[in-house]
Amino acid sequence: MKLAVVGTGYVGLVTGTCFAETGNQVICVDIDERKVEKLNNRIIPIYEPGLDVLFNRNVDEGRLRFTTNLAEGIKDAEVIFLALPTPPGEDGSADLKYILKVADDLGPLLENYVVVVDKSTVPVGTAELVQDHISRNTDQEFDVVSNPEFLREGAAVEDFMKPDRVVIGTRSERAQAMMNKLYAPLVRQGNPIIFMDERSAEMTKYAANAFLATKITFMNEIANLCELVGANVDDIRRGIGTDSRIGKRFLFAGIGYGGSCFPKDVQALAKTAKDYQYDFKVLKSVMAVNNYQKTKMIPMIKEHFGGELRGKCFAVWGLAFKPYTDDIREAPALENIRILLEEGAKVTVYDPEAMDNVRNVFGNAIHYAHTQYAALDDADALLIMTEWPLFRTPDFDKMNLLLKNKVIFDGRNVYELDQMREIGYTYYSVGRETVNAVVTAPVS
Ligand SMILES: NC(=O)c1ccc[n+]([C@@H]2O[C@H](COP(=O)([O-])OP(=O)(O)OC[C@H]3O[C@@H](n4cnc5c(N)ncnc54)[C@H](O)[C@@H]3O)[C@@H](O)[C@H]2O)c1
Ligand SMILES: O=c1ccn([C@@H]2O[C@H](COP(=O)(O)OP(=O)(O)O[C@H]3O[C@H](CO)[C@@H](O)[C@H](O)[C@H]3O)[C@@H](O)[C@H]2O)c(=O)[nH]1
Repeated sequence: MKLAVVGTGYVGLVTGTCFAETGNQVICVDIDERKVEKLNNRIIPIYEPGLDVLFNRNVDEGRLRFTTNLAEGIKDAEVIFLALPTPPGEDGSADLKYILKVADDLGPLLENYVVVVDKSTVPVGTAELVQDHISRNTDQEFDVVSNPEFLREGAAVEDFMKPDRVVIGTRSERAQAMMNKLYAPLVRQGNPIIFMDERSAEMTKYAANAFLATKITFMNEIANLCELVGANVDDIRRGIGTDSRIGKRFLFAGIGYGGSCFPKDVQALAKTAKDYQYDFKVLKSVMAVNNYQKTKMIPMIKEHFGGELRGKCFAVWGLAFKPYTDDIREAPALENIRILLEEGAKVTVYDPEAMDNVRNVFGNAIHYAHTQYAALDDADALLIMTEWPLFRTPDFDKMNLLLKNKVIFDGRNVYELDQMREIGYTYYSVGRETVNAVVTAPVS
């Protein structure tokens, strides 16, 4: 089939590349000229494992192309995907200006029947709005379908090529048949295409993200309680995760969820509830707990150093909001670094992928190490903010020579307590006892 994908961010790029991989002719459109120039020169602007191989193959074989010109991009397309940003507006609602601008531009360009697909995460009622905006400028027949995307950054190709399910919101049989044909190579037995109406599809996306954010937040609260009662949240995770009704995944306690989706989507769903005069209490708690959780280690750090951080040096391992991505949007590391700087501390950071993005945020206010070990040189403590595999089995002998004190604040529970006990580290983590705790006298 001939497809157009409008917006070449995370979702657009993965959607375009993966549909080219299944044999479709895909043209991706973006208004960002520099991005399109990079893509035309085979430079992929995001770090996503496995994407480069697919990208290069499909560009080589002529199935994947890029342009800044919407008219050129959508010419002869049978399906047009909108993979545009929906950032939070001032009141927390999803801002639809990018989607509706493209909807307005599309109308005069339509020459044949086409299916316009909302791939972005959009509030209930958006498909109707898009339908309305396009039809203001055309008499051409078209359908608008809601097809929310469930990919995770860092596992995006795998998630797209082998989806747990594909959700399609449409009441048009013609559009349904086209979407069926398009997704047929991707869905396997037991992983169905689920058809529903547009509003339900839009709501399904928010329900999924809000549920997962709630699951994590619930475990974070259990962790906080564990610290008070002297229990171990990792044991509790194993204890409850083996119950198939609960499931093993997304039960990892830590310094909160971040990224470009959970924070914004929980907020947007809460705003939708408010618009309909519904008091969604669970969501309000989830947002409040996550805000607290992100910087919950700061008081521990302050207490450890007798209340004074001025002049102290901290090494930070991990900056991305999670491993296998260079994305730092809403990453807990950023907020923690900001507070440490405000307190007068010095910060040296290391992340395998996200250093350039963080440099754009903090500039010369912090130091950037070339390796995880270089970050430790003369540091008073190590903070772990992202659980990159690289950090799981470090050379502790080497670390001992570099760190000023054997102290780790681990926001992602990367190490076993017994191991830390044995090698003599003072080790703070989330929802578990502090190992080899030292009491430091307050600074007078
Ligand atoms: N990032 C994810 O993991 C993920 C996963 C599932 C769903 N989503 C949702 O998908 C949507 C897109 O997310 P993203 O992370 O890919 O966004 P993004 O911000 O990374 O990329 C959006 C792209 O759209 C382009 N754009 C803006 N206006 C345009 C226009 N008029 N014409 C053409 N291009 C235009 C931008 O230049 C940018 O390249 C959002 O609604 C998001 O919530 C994201
Ligand atoms: O047990 C867990 C699992 C995740 N997280 C945190 O949760 C955040 C989000 O992680 P993840 O869901 O893996 O990343 P995203 O790429 O943001 O993906 C989410 O958001 C996307 C955009 O909507 C959806 O498509 C995906 O299905 C949904 O998982 C990260 O900060 C993780 O550190 C935890 O703290 N504990």
